Amino acid sequence: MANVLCPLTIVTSYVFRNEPQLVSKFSGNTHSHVWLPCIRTRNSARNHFQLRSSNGHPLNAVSSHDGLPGSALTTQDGKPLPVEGSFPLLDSECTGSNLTITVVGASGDLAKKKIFPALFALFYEDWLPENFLVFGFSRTKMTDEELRNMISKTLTCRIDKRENCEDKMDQFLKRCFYHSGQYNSEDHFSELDNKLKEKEGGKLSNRLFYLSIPPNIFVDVVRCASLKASSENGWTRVIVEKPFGRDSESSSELTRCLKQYLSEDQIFRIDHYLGKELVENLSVLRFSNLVFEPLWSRNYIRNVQLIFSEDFGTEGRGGYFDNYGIIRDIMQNHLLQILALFAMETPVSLDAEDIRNEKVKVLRSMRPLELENVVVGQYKGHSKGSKSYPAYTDDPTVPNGSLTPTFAAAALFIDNARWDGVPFLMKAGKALHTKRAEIRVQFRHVPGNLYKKNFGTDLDKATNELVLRVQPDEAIYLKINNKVPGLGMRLDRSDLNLLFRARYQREIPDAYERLLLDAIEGERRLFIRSDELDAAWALFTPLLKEIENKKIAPELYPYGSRGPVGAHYLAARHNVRWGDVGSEDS
Ligand SMILES: NC(=O)C1=CN([C@@H]2O[C@H](COP(=O)(O)OP(=O)(O)OC[C@H]3O[C@@H](n4cnc5c(N)ncnc54)[C@H](OP(=O)(O)O)[C@@H]3O)[C@@H](O)[C@H]2O)C=CC1
Ligand SMILES: O=C1O[C@H](COP(=O)(O)O)[C@@H](O)[C@H](O)[C@H]1O
Repeated sequence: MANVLCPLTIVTSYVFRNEPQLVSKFSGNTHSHVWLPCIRTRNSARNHFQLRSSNGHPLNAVSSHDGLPGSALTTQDGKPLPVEGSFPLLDSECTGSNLTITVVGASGDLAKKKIFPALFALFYEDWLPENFLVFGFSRTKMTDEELRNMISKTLTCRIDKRENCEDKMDQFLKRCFYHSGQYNSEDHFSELDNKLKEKEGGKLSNRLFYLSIPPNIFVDVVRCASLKASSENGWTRVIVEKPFGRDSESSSELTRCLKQYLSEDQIFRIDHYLGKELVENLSVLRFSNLVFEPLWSRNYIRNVQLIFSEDFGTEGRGGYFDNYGIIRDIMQNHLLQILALFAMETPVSLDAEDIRNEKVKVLRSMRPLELENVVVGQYKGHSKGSKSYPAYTDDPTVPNGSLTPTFAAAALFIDNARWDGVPFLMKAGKALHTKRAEIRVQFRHVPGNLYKKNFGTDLDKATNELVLRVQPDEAIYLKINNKVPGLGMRLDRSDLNLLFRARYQREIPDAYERLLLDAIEGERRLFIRSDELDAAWALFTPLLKEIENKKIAPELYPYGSRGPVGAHYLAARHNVRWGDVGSEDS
């Protein structure tokens, strides 16, 4: 890929790959120019300059005032926060280039629900470069106008920034175009390429393809796009949606096929849970607060729980889901990624490779899952009053008698010095009583606790528990024992509670916004590297094969319930009580 040079006089620490710039350099009393990579701070596009939210460096303490509309980060007293090592950028000098984002599978559910709205949100917040275009590509016949009409139905403006919403939508939609084609037709991708070139007007053009399509056509699309629609003078990147295979073999094969056309650097394997605010915050909490990191080991932590539940079934997605099941859909990726972030050693830096190196070490220190440490379930039909809820197998796209788990609970272990013997429990299910994702950390008992007698017999209930509620209603809270005010000595459990909506008066961006922006910036930290993926599959593949070969029957649970009781027995065998069960689900 050729580099295009653009002049610039001020340097920051963030680099757009492959785009050198002319930089004025003073050395003694001489003034020369050197070409350096084209650089921008994350917010430099048009929204002043601001800290990158994703990579975090160089990050000083941030005031909650950063939520002020359109403002740069500020200190508590409202003054602009200095950004170490970065300087404002003369952006217009740098952005002669185009960015085109092609959403492949534009007619689909994910594109409509998440990707177009996330792109609009980035545009709305001025995060996208000046010259960006969005193309939809899929087989469905549509005009540009019809695409605009379709996506306009799912665009929303930030509640806290409603002004000019309609104008912004119009401006965004004018940049959206459509091309209909077959996913395996090089000719159709050549046609797309011609349309892209026409819009790009001969300028430096970076191209991002988002594969929002079923996995069986990933490779066709990558082949056609890379051969016929790669950028000729900028970068070409491809975001690949999960699932990345069904097991170790199919995942390796997928990687091998993708790498025939793309380098690892061009592949962005998305796990949208890594883009969620609270998951991002996990490392901040741990590595920038003295009070947590010393406790982060087997010495103080009894168990860790990673819990995902949805209060709806597979409605509409049964065809996809039946081929994968909840273990592949949620555990092998979303929950395992959170676990790796949670358990990793302190990385050398916040750079993508340093973090991903540490995550891989965790995954490679883990024991492959064993059937005896797993419970699987499937939801059955259920009636409540006049309302009835379908069984998983009532879905017309699910084969009769399917044994695919819609629920699973598992105990995992990391055989390293830090986590030896600590059970990491995972629980994921569809059609449960609530929608929730959280990380729960249960601490050990206080040795020789003076207040033992005040707790009654259940000492477990009196241990500290740290909860990171990923969704809904993001929060971090720590359960502590506290004296009930009064003359007696009665203790209760209270929460030290950081409820995000109370503390920060701003809407939390959707995970897809953060991840799209990172892919545009070439920031790979929140994307899955191929060795991480291999290590993740190595843990789950033997179990998945055993479940399928032995045709293990899932334990049935009613739609809308708390899932199979087997999950409690599993936890009890590891001396664990699920933190989300019991007093008000706290
Ligand atoms: N939906 C979601 O919530 C999530 C989805 N994902 C992943 O994102 C990707 C896209 O998901 P989603 O939008 O739900 O998928 P869809 O089933 O809606 O498919 C997207 C588009 O791909 C085309 N398509 C569908 N089936 C086929 C097929 N058999 N052969 C060729 N083309 C087909 C259709 O477009 P056309 O017919 O116009 O060509 C369809 O509009 C998948 O990999 C999915 O696993 C990941 C997380 C969440
Ligand atoms: O990847 C997936 O995630 C969604 C849940 O995502 P969330 O951001 O809404 O929590 C899940 O419904 C889907 O089955 C799965 O493929």
